Amino acid sequence: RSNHNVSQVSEGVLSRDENHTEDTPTQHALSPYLDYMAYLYQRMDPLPEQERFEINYRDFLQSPLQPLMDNLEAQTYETFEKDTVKYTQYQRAIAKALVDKVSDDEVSTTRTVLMVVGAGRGPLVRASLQAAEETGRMLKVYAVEKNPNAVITLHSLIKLEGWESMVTIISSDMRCWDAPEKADILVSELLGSFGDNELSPECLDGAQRFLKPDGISIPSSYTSFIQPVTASKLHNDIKAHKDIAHFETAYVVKLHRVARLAPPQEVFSFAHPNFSPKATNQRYTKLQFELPQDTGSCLVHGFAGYFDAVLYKDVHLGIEPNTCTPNMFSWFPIFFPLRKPIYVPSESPIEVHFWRCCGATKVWYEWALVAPSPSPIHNSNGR
Ligand SMILES: C[S@@+](CC[C@H](N)C(=O)[O-])C[C@H]1O[C@@H](n2cnc3c(N)ncnc32)[C@H](O)[C@@H]1O
Repeated sequence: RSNHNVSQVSEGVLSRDENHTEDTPTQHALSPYLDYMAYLYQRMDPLPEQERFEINYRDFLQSPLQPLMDNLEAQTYETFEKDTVKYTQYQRAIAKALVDKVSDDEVSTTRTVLMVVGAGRGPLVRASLQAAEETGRMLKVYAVEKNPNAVITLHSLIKLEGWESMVTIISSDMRCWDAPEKADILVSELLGSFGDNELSPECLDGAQRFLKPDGISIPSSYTSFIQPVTASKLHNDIKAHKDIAHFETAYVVKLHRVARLAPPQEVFSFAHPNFSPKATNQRYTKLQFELPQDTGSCLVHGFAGYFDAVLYKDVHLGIEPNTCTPNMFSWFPIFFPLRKPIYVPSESPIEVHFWRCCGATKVWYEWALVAPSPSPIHNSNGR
């Protein structure tokens, strides 16, 4: 903030004054206003650490991670691991599940089998062991991870911490691991900014084979949300690519210069485990947004997306603006753009349709506006 030397700017204004001489600068008529703005600016509280970290990401479009298809880099894990709030929520959820699974009378005779699927470099293994210690429950942990680089770090961690007798590392994709026994608790964090967009449903469908029929999944459910937004900066950045493809994909972005036009609404929900033989991960939702009367007419450039996850019972975690977990920075919102900005006359509802489509080898979203005027279906057939 000390770099913002406002008085220099005011001198620049003065130098254009006809009466100005080097020795006796005169005050510009607006100078007191400028000084007062500088005074207010200098008295502002410093930005909290989280906002200082996020400032460079404001309105910066990023491709969502695809941790199933790609192996994450060490630096990405390192960033995850700094988000202590996320792991505290997991630890609270695991502690509650352990207490529900093993009564106080059974603590010395019962060992709970807990599997962390998608263990990364081990922070959820640590949270699980801490929950066990906190509740006095005995734990046997399997840490399943398909990224060979993360598995190497995981081995070092287990050795360093002396957890060898409690933790078994499995270097495998959870969807094809042949587990030697069934789990009481399945812990995962495969969530994207839109909940299911990193394919948590598909991975957990593959993993629930080795969860006991009365077993607990943490998270137990998650829901995505969207709301219409005016976001001309994001629209122009996408348009600069001069192709349709960039308008037919979603972006992770720290939303800043956007106007949120209506409260977020639920899009898709998933619950785990789901042993129903008819279960499908395809989804379709139609939503209507009523804009507040004082909004007047506006342009819609797309939809901001969020998620909320129930980890266990009343312990949740998420980024949906009305219920978001404070001080958690692992996820920025997602943005689904519209090819053309849509003009919304005052008091006209916005109707949008969203699909989650599943093919043999891929999962994709399609979206289309129906009212106040129709748009093409975006990302038709996941092209
Ligand atoms: C979002 S990261 C979370 C890592 C770690 N649990 C944490 O909180 O830092 C998801 C992890 O799941 C792993 N993963 C994704 N799909 C998987 C699969 N089908 N089988 C095993 N691991 C998987 C990824 O490689 C990644 O390490």
